[in-house]
Amino acid sequence: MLARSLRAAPAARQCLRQLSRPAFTQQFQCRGYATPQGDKVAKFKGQKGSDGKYTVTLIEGDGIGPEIAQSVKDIYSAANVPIKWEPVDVTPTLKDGKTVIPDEAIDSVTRNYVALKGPLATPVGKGHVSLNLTLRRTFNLFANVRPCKSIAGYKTPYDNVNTVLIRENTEGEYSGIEHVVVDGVVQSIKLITREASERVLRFAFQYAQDVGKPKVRVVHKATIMKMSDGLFLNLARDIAKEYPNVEFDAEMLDNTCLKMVTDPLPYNDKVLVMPNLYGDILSDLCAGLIGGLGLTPSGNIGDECSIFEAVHGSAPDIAGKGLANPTALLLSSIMMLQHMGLTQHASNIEQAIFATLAEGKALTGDLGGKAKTHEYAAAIISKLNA
Ligand SMILES: NC(=O)C1=CN([C@@H]2O[C@H](COP(=O)(O)OP(=O)(O)OC[C@H]3O[C@@H](n4cnc5c(N)ncnc54)[C@H](O)[C@@H]3O)[C@@H](O)[C@H]2O)C=CC1
Ligand SMILES: O=C(O)CCC(=O)C(=O)O
Ligand SMILES: [Mg+2]
Repeated sequence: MLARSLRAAPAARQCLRQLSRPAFTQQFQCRGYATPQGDKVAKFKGQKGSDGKYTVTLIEGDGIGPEIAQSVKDIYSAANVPIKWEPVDVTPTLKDGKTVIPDEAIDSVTRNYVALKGPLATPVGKGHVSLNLTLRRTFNLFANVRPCKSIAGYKTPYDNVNTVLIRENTEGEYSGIEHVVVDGVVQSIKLITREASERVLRFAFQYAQDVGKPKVRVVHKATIMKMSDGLFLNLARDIAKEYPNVEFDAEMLDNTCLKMVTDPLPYNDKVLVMPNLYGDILSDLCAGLIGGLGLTPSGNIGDECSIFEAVHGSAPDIAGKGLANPTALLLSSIMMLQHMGLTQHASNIEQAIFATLAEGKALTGDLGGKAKTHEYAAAIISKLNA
């Protein structure tokens, strides 16, 4: 019976049929804050309104989301960034048994091409599906770029960490295809497709070339998942031939974890690219190397729209207490400004953030300080260039 059910796997086949994505048609440029040489073109399609401002969708999110979003809004306002926020509610509803995000939110991101997003909580075990993953799939945000860079003045056991992870963002272990086979036997499908893999791999090679880290390393477990990770790895080998100036190699995830926490520096000159789950785990690990989740940004990049968010979640343990560190969301917004071509505003806010962290007088609790979220934001504002 088990074998028969496994063969049938109707949910998986249905899902495969539904998967249709536009091909990788553009070279994407995401000028991450950790990539100072930058790239050549930002393919942001948004236009300024008649008031001279861009409209950016704002999803404040759950838990600490509204507190850290407030810091971003205050700092942007003080820095005169030509942005008008368009707040949207992403509280999900059920439609035909499926979790859906309100049309107004989808329309807003589609119209503006860009969003800044706070963390969205996902119930454990039951309840609605992850809205974070739903947003990534809805907008085909195929590459999740997660830079992680040591903070000058904030000492951790590791100095000068400067890693970039690129995580496949729409499928893999997070395809959301799960079902009960028989009572006591469940199945979660790890879905790897040539199309999505090629798209993120090509993005990683292009990114590596553009940001002056001309080495791409695929992180995998193709020893065990010979077909799924095997496909990802083989496609990487093929695509590497299109980028003769970028060195290519591969490493197994468990080994990567060991080496990263032993000595992360050899990873500084590489761009790591990997299936979804590995990127999720490894990005939290990297955050731990530099001082925690309060510090690491990310960009979910698609052909049309992009959504920028912190690596961290809603931090329910500190929510509502003014303890959250808004740096990760702020740095995500810096990635967003660079993506939008607002590089001078990005640099101004970025220098104020790093000056505040280096000074160390107004640090939040996660970094050993006593400052409240808004006090840290005020310190940043005091360091903005006029
Ligand atoms: N992209 C997203 O929106 C993500 C959402 N989540 C969701 O977040 C919820 C909570 O997940 P957790 O496992 O607790 O992970 P978490 O990332 O929310 O928190 C982990 C630890 O890091 C701390 N932390 C996180 N961000 C911080 C910040 N900005 N400043 C200071 N400390 C910070 C928290 O206090 C906690 O101790 C879950 O519902 C999960 O599904 C988790 C990760 C990413
Ligand atoms: O969607 C979630 O609940 C968690 C997602 C996550 O951990 C991530 O994107 O890093
Ligand atoms: Mg995560």
